[in-house]
Amino acid sequence: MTDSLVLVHPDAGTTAQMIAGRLLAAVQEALALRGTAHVALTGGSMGSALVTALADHPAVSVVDWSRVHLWWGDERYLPSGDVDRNDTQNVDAGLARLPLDPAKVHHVPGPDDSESAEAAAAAYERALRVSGGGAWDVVLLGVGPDGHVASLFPGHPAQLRDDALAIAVHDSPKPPSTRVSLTMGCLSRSREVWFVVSGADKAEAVAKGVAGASPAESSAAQVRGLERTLWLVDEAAASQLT
Ligand SMILES: O=C(O)[C@H](O)[C@@H](O)[C@H](O)[C@H](O)COP(=O)(O)O
Repeated sequence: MTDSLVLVHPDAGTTAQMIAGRLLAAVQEALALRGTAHVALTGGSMGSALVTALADHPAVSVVDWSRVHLWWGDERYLPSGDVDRNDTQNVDAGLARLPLDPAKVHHVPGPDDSESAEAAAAAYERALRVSGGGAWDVVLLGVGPDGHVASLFPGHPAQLRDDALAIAVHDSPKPPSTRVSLTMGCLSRSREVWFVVSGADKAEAVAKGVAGASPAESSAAQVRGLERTLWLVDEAAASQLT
């Protein structure tokens, strides 16, 4: 397991801009080395802020976006296009401005396109296996105040599952209650894991995550990148780090 590195930025805006620059560089490098790149995006406030910063970045066109596969670490099980879906929020935040290959933007099916969250998770897992997802270059993870990442909540039965790449999550403490998530094991099969967090309400979750708290206290603390684990945070979110 790799150690975590914490990089602190003055505020949420500069955090998003620095993540965007770092992501451009990571994707450019993955394309040069392997010809393709697999990135798992995140929902939540920072998830969309960094997508906006990416689309606005002066060097955004350096990357050949047609070779980049985009996935989501988790999705709220809602119909496609629903404004509360993570992908809809990311698309509206700026993904729509990137010259992506639609066949390489891998949405989790919603109830309009699958019989159940289990069926959606199975379809997502099939897409992962067919397209080489699951061998991530970068997994981006927002962190909830309760320490959850993706839709893996501390103490929830789905939290530590490693028997699949993608699973249905029911009774989520954060609405909506039904979700589809990559498993802890799948998230951890990434060269790099970046926790992207801002705000004072996340300070305790950041401190516990960085300190390696138990599963009962933190899902974030259970995920590590194979080569690198970064906490990209603002000063408010870093305020309880010792
Ligand atoms: O459905 C969601 O909202 C995401 O899957 C979730 O994992 C999110 O990334 C964190 O809860 C942080 O979200 P905020 O940055 O909005 O607090």
